[in-house]
Amino acid sequence: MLILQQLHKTFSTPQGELPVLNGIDLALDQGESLALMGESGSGKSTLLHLAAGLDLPDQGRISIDGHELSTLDEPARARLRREHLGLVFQQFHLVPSLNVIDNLRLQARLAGREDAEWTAHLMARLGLSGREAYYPEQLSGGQQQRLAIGRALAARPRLLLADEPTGNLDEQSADTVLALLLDLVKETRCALLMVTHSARVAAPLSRLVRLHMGRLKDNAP
Ligand SMILES: Nc1ncnc2c1ncn2[C@@H]1O[C@H](COP(=O)(O)OP(=O)(O)OP(=O)(O)O)[C@@H](O)[C@H]1O
Repeated sequence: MLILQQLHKTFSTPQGELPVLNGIDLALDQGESLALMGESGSGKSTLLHLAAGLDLPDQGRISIDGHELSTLDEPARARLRREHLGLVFQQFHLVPSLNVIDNLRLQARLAGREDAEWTAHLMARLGLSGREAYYPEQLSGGQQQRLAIGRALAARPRLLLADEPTGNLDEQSADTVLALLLDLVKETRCALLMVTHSARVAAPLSRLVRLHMGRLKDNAP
């Protein structure tokens, strides 16, 4: 599903070259859920951005569902993201001018994969039925993140990439949102790669890896 081979990434900063990833190898299978942990600044978001094709590695190979990212130009990478990937971030990134149902449908529409029955099912699973005409600002933080998760899964992607999806929520909302995310991932059988600082959030996932000094170490959860 997701294969990373010997990824290297160095940023140029005013202070000089900053090597962040130094030979990352990772394989994630269909239906697998992986927590990516590591100290602040260790490169977790950088790795997630590379896996999403939002940034390019200096060296190495990234393959998503059999598509080799290095062979694709930016429009083709954007198409791959729309059709195969769901993305969830700490900041919900909902479209403020679109109501709940249009936010939910957005990615599926862009992917040309709108499905009214699945959308209605998602609305119910997200606990947002009846709030179709609300705007994001009229929702709580937990509801907004549930909507962002629903939007990411509306086109039934094969891989969900999540960067601290509960990082902006209080503990109770975080638990509800995490449980929902994991249930939906199981239901859709997509693979999950989730960045988190929290061992509690990582615990229910099937695997845990830690990023340290630019390399990944496998860990029992
Ligand atoms: N575009 C960029 N240009 C220069 N340096 C960058 C860039 N993006 C990230 N970095 C640096 O790379 C390092 C890794 O950043 P990254 O955001 O991937 O870490 P992280 O593990 O996700 O951190 P956190 O847990 O705090 O979110 C940091 O030192 C950061 O300052």
